[in-house]
Amino acid sequence: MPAYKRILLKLSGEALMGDDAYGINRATIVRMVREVRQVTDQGVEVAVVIGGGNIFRGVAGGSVGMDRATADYMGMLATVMNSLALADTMRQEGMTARVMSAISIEQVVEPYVRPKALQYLEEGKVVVFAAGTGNPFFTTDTAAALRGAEIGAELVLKATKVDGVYTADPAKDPDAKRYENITFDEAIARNLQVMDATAFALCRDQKLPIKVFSIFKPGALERVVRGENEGTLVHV
Ligand SMILES: Nc1ncnc2c1ncn2[C@@H]1O[C@H](COP(=O)(O)OP(=O)(O)O)[C@@H](O)[C@H]1O
Ligand SMILES: O=c1ccn([C@@H]2O[C@H](COP(=O)(O)OP(=O)(O)O)[C@@H](O)[C@H]2O)c(=O)[nH]1
Repeated sequence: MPAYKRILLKLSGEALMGDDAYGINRATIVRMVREVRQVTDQGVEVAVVIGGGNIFRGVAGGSVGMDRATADYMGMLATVMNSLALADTMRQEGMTARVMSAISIEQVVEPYVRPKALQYLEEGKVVVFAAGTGNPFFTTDTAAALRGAEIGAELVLKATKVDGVYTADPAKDPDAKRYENITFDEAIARNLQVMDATAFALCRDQKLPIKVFSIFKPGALERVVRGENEGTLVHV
């Protein structure tokens, strides 16, 4: 039995590359979609925010010398491409998905309208929120926190490259230890970089818990949705 009725799933853009150097790896996106299907099949309402780091990141090397806001708009457009790919893969896997964009790009995807998003969720459709928050200087993690709060999700799930929140970046520090639980205040005070402080602060204020878990671990998403012990819970 699922422990949640409605969730907001943040999928790492960077993880979409799989073993490729950039872009969208076909096998990887299909695998991610099948994991999502396991939970929608159980009647859980799922909204998704996907990143864009596999194509463009406002703060990365490709944007050196660029105006930050312009680079960030490119990053947001990258999330639109990932959202379209994700929704199309869902269609191929027999699911119904709708993409809604935070920036207006109407010939490509419909605009984000909150009541419409709620309606789609109630109808059992997966809603993919594209273009992050629609504002530069933010991240898709913050978009996940924002949309999660707006749609009344019970949990934000951050599916990322590591299997939880660690005392330090496990990619750089082999001695880093994983937390099973951590409060928002502690995550912010320790400046843990797994999510940005804006996302943590927004979820803290809305009392919206976050679960950080590995996108590469088969079945992890389903276990999180069942309320089983998986990844790290960040809570008030
Ligand atoms: N304290 C920490 N605990 C876990 N991961 C951390 C921590 N500090 C930094 N990281 C790094 O943060 C990364 C996840 O954040 P991010 O790059 O935003 O990923 P995503 O592509 O999922 O948005 C992890 O891959 C990890 O290397
Ligand atoms: O509200 C937002 C969301 C995203 N971005 C831009 O889009 C890029 C891609 O998103 P993100 O880095 O969060 O993706 P991920 O880490 O999941 O690959 C960011 O670096 C920003 O440049 C932005 O400007 N505002």
